[in-house]
This record gives sequence, structure tokens and C-alpha cells, in this order.
Amino acid sequence: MIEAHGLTKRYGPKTAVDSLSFQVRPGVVTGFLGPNGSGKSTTMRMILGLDTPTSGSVTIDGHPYRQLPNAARKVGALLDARAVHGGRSARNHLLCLSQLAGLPRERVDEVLDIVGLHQVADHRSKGFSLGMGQRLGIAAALLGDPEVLLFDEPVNGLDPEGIHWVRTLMRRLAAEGRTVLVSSHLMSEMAITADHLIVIGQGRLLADMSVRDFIDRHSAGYVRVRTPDGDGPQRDLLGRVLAEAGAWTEPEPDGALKVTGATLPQISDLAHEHGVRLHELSPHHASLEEAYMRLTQDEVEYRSAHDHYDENEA
Ligand SMILES: Nc1ncnc2c1ncn2[C@@H]1O[C@H](COP(=O)(O)OP(=O)(O)OP(=O)(O)O)[C@@H](O)[C@H]1O
Repeated sequence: MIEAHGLTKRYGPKTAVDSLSFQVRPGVVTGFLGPNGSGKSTTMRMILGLDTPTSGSVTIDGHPYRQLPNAARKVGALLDARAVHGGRSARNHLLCLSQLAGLPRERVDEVLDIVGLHQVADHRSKGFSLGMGQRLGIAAALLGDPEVLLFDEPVNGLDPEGIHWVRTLMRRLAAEGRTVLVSSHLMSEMAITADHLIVIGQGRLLADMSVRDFIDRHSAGYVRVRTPDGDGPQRDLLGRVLAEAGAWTEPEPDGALKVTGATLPQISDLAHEHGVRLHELSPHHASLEEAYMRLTQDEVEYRSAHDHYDENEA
């Protein structure tokens, strides 16, 4: 289990990670989700002892990474798949890593099999496609047969077949009882891959819940309602009475109104009471992607405003 308590990282005036507290449990895939620059990589680097927190702490099974007995067998990570030494063959690269970590040589062939690189194991990794490089990075993460695995954007740049392969592998590793933390900036990908979500924006925790709960809570529906006169007085009247009833309306390009905060029967009754005829009254569900955008949007906006402020200050 990975546990963070008030984890904070500042780079000069920039707070990259801001008082994060969360737990990553074994047996499930935990998706670590946030827009670009929200602090995912910095958090992962702190989990792996590659960066020191400004304050707070993060531990793996109760120990900071650097104090873990036999860390190479306990934790595996894919941070930057492009960081492979291109002059070596895939096999030699993995042999070097296994030697450095004191792991048995035989494990190299096992992981080459797992990631499907056996046939090209003696080719220089310089000629590898992005997908093959990603597989090699994952092979390196699996060398120590670790209980805890961290993958930073593992599907970046992969084709659909590669994405499917990574997704299946993550789920298999979790099913074996391992702790699997995988970062992404794509909600659609995490909704399929992960069981649990930790969502951050501007370094701060925005959501920590199961994917199912996230869908239930955040993909709130809306109702589309259209009057015969498009954006005429009938629609304006309906918009006013809906607002008075506490609903929130937004005009659609085709003259319809997008209504949230009122049920289909409530809208129908209000229209009837005020003599407004309706040509459309239809329920809709916001996509998960929209929900995620809404959740993180404020943080992105906050950042732009903040950066602008900093520039003025300087
Ligand atoms: N060494 C550093 N020095 C200064 N600022 C940094 C450093 N590392 C990260 N940052 C800043 O901290 C913030 C978080 O960066 P981080 O790379 O952790 O985000 P991320 O969520 O992983 O983004 P991405 O999806 O783009 O990789 C960014 O604003 C980044 O510019």
C-alpha cells in the first residue's frame, strides 16, 4: 500500500504538489488522473524517492522508498519510456538493470516474454518504435517481480493494440494482488482501465473514489428542452420560470435550452403552468470526459490567472 500524508512539493514559488493525502491499495488498478502539469509525475517521483517532499510524507508499506528493505524487488516503475540507452540491445539493457539491482539473470527472459519483445531482444533499442520502447520500459518495471507498480502515462503514443495490451496487463497485475498506480491525463482511458481514481488539479486532490462512484456523482444528467419559437419569447419565459424554480439553463446553438437542476416532470409541469408549448423534452447524460473537464477546469483556470498574476508581480 502507498500512503501519502500532506505531501507537498514546491519549486521556488511554484507549488507543484499541494498537501496531497491518499492511499493506493493492493488488488486494484488506481488511476492517477489530472491535466498536464497538475503534479502527477512529481508525486510519482516523490513516491520513488527521486524527489524530496518540501513537507508531508509518502510511504510504501510504511517505509519511505529510500528506507525500504530490498526496494528493487518491492517496487517497479515506468517513469519515462524514452530514457532507455539506445545503443544497447533490449536484452543487454535489462541484464544491466538486473545486475545493478541484484536480480537473477533468468528474470530477463521471463519479462521479455511477458512484454512480447523476445523476437527483437537482441536488436538495439535505438531502432524501437514508441510502442516497443514502452514495452521495454514496462519489462524493466517488472524485473523484480514487484508487489507495487507505478506507471507514468504508460499508453502515451501507443496504437489501439498497444493500449489494449497495457490495459490488460495492468488489470492482470492488480488481479494478482499487486498495488498498481497508473497516471494519465485521459479520463476515457482511466474509466476503462482503473477501478479507483485519484484526481488532482494544480497539485491538489479533487476526487478520491471508485470509478463507479465517480460516474454516479459526476456524470450528472441534463435535459434538453425546445419551444416552437426557437430563441423567441416562449423560450425566454420558460428560461425565466426555470431560473425562478432554481434550475440552471444554458442556450444551445439550435435555440433549445440545456437545463440542469430540474427533473423532466418538473420542467414539463412548469411549462404547462405558464402556457409554454414544448417541441422537445429529452433527457441526456454528460459523458465522463465532460465531468472530468468540469472538475478540473477551475483548477486550470486558477492556474492561468495565477501565472498571469505572478508575471505582473515579477
Ligand atoms: N524540477 C522542476 N522545477 C520547477 N518546476 C517543476 C519541476 N518539475 C515540475 N515542475 C512544475 O510542477 C508542475 C507539475 O509538474 P508535473 O510534471 O508533476 O505534472 P504532471 O501532472 O506530471 O504533468 P504532465 O502530464 O504534463 O507530465 C508543473 O507546473 C511543472 O512545470
